[in-house]
Amino acid sequence: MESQETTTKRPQEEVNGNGDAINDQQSQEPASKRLRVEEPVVPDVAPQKTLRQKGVAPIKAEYLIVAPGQEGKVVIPDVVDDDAAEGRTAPTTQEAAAEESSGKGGKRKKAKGQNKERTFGTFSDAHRLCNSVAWTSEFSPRTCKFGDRCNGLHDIRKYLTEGRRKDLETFGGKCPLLEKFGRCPSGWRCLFVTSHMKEVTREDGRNELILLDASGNEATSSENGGEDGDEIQTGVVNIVPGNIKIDLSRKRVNFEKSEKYLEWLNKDTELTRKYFHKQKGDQDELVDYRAAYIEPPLKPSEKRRIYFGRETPVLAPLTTQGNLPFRRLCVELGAQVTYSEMALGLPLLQGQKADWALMKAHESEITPPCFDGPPIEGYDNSKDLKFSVQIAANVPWVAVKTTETLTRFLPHLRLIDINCGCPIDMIYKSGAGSALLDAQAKLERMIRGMNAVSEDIPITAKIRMGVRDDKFTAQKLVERLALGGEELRDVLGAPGCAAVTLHGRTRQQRYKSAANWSYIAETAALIKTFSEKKSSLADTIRETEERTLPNGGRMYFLGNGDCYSHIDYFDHVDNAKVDSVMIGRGAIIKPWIFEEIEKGQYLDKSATERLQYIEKFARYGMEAWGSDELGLNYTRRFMLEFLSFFTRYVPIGLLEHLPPSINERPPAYRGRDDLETLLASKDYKDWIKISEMFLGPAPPGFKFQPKHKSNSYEIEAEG
Ligand SMILES: Cc1cc2nc3c(=O)[nH]c(=O)nc-3n(C[C@H](O)[C@H](O)[C@H](O)COP(=O)(O)O)c2cc1C
Repeated sequence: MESQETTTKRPQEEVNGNGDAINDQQSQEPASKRLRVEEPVVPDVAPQKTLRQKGVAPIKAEYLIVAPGQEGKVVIPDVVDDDAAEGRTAPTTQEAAAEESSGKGGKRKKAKGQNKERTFGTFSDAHRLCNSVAWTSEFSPRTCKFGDRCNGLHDIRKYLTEGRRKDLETFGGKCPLLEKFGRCPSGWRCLFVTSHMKEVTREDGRNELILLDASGNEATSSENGGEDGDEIQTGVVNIVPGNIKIDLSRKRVNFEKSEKYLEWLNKDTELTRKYFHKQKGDQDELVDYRAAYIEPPLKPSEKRRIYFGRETPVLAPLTTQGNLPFRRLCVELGAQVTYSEMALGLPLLQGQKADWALMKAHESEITPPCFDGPPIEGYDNSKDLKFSVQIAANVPWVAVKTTETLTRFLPHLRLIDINCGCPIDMIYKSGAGSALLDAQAKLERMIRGMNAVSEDIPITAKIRMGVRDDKFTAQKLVERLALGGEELRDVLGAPGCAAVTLHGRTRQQRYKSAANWSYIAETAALIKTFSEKKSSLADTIRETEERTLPNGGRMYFLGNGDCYSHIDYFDHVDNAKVDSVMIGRGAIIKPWIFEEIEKGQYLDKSATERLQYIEKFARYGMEAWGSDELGLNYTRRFMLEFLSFFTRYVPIGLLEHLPPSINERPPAYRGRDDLETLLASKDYKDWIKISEMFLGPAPPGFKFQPKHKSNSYEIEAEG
């Protein structure tokens, strides 16, 4: 079944006329229905004779920038290192969130993880304003917890003149959060505070500075926000209260279910070892495992049914890039399923704020995904939601306990996905991520255990083709995930994996060559054969409990890798026969890929439209992280990470041939206007300029270095 071929056949190439022609192919029917058989659209423009060169984006001659003396040559640009981009590096959204919820501007955590040297400078106020006065009128501070020992400023006037930089002029000087929420959660620290404050004269003749709400009335301090940064996030769900994180950190949370299950699992693992992996010298009599087998103390509860189909394009889990504001933008543009950034199990169990912050979702992510199909027995679309979380764990106890904790404390989860693809050394060497591809029996135990404690939340896995380029192991693994290990399947039944996503690359391969869609297609075909195996097994399984199997026993299968247009998407659904496609880098480079899929057509977005997405990111970033110095510069930092991919987009109107490919790099080119040229810049200083259009001047000392610096194959990646 294994194949070394690199791709399924790409759809026929089109000669590209202009974007308008492409945009005009409107239809009333949803693309998911309309495009069952994809006919490439050939605009009626005479083809131009330019040969397509492998790896090079075919830019129309009139947009190429040709250096003197280089006429007729195509200069191939540097390789972009996506492996480095994918690396879990500090600082991440986790760090941002940790600082934010620590009352803003408190002690900064030491950089952890890879790429520690990537610093961004510091950007807190010159003088820290004490939380006791941060959201109150001048004369009504709250009691300061630290009393005389407090080293924060308590004098609002002094803070406004000396403690911080002056207000921003972007957004017309009006606070975007006030406009959105009717009040500003950042209080006096807001960098647009002059738009929601005034000085009033009290009856006793004293002048007091007060904060205002959107109607111009005095905002009460409870309206304004609180000391726990979490409280102030409007439109955000899955906020876990501080006291629970403290209980976790002090080991005061009981994991009754997990412990019962793990006790059984240890005994069962020992039993399995004895009877199935008998070592030389083992004296025990070989008794039938079946005879010795004891039922686990917990049976999985009935799972909420999920659905993946051609109308549900999926946004991949993306460390750093897949932050809440970005996911929100993608949902707005048509992403039907979203994943949190990968969170590590152990820090979640230790109550670490940074990892719990990754579990937050925007309210738009808890709406049901699209569902066009005929009714599916047991699937209730109105109870379904878009947001899923992804965890990494290296041993069953971490996976099981993490699942129990998430199930207990997070009210809005579509499913819990276990990362079995992360290739970064730190994760791999600990036995998590892609190391699980070579520890399949352990992974099966993890998934069974997770299922036992996850109540109605389905469990899924994201895998790669294998660890090494010369040994693809994914097909063996999907069989195990669908039916259970061969030796146990007739006793235990299926492990209950509700869906598998296969990234068509190996750990060793990283992003060096194209994703292997032939292998993905073969795997999809293989999975189809499992249902027959299942029904023949049904007679032999001790207790066939359909009830306990997710989706009535159906395991959904998603393909992943290099999807860059609706053409790729529908090609994979129709020809590789995957249920849906997960999109990673394609969504960061052009988040409107989801809109293209929905409409079933190319969308030649103008530079102005693309800039509007950046503006939205600025607004969503401030809503998530605040409009104060810290929040603004987190927004800037993640905007720059976003821009490091976004500027890789080559407008399709500039291309000689379609479909565009994510693996093609453009030679130097100019855009159709100055803004388009700016949005194609590879220079991070230009990205900072773009950020300044919305977030004002970057603070002195602000630094940014993209993770995927050209040619730096420091190769650290996560999926
Ligand atoms: C910046 C970046 C961060 C990623 N983070 C994760 C992650 O946290 N978890 C995961 O399973 N995969 C992660 N991946 C892998 C993607 O989910 C996806 O599998 C991979 O990029 C291939 O899809 P694509 O070709 O559409 O980008 C990451 C990839 C990138 C580029």
